[in-house]
Amino acid sequence: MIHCEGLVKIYKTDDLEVVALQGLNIEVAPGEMMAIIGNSGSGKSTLLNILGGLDRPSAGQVRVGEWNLLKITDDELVKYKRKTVGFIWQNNARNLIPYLTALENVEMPMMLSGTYDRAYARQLLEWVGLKERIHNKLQQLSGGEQQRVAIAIALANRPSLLLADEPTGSVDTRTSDMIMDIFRRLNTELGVTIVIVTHDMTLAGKVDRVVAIRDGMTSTEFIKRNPDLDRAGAESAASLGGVHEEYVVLDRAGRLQIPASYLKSLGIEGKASMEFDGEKIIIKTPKLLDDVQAPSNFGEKKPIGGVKR
Ligand SMILES: Nc1ncnc2c1ncn2[C@@H]1O[C@H](COP(=O)(O)OP(=O)(O)OP(=O)(O)O)[C@@H](O)[C@H]1O
Repeated sequence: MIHCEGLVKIYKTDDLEVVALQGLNIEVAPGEMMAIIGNSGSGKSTLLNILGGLDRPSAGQVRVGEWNLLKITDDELVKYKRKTVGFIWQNNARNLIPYLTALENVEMPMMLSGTYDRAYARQLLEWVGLKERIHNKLQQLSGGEQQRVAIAIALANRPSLLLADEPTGSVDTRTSDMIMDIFRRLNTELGVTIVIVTHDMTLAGKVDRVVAIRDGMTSTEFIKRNPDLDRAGAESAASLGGVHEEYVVLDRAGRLQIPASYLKSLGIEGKASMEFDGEKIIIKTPKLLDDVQAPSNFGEKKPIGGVKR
């Protein structure tokens, strides 16, 4: 569904260039539900905005389904946003119109894209548990209820890909669990591919695969040991170690990212020495040239073999 290779995004301000993504690789299969984690500033939202067609990539490959988002025209981008992708933000005020009812809010994007379907709008609100509140104005709903309206809106145009940026960031644990259950149903029953950006490890623990981004590059992947144990990750709030196997990500050229903390504790800067012992690859602090035992005849001048004067 999603293929990014060597994806680069550079933000240019007056006198500054920020490289938000520096050659990121990521693959997401159709029908997958996965999460992206990473520290603040690592490039998660930048990636999601590019995938959602809200921002343009600077270089590299980025394809979603049949669409090539690097080469897409502005007109095609409008179609892409209307037909293929749905977006949910943490700050749902961006998606919603306060003086309209929940139902009208869901109908609005349908009208804009010429696919008005009141029955489906109602069905979506039922799906997210708001059957009794469809005629309430947005401002009469709680934050968690508004967030569920936002999910219904994101699905109004029957997207095949749902992108959620910190979807449970401003709701309580109960609502957060409810939102994750809705995502799981959408994924298994409607086959919607779901990509969630989150800081919340509990949330990340509930998906089959988690990709960690560091400094604008994919660094680590966590894959659930037993995907059949659905929701098994709920207990592993602090880390993904309990249910997920951790893998370091290598790109096609064999490059990988070593966590800065590892490098710091070994005092590695710029260069390291690498050994392969037949089973393992060992990366160590480089030996200083002075420390290397010079052979006993090191420094003796020798005639250059085979050269006759
Ligand atoms: N519009 C912009 N103009 C300039 N720089 C930007 C812009 N948007 C993001 N950046 C920079 O790009 C980098 C990545 O930002 P991004 O918002 O993608 O990170 P993030 O991982 O989503 O962070 P957070 O978890 O805090 O939301 C940061 O250094 C950020 O300051």
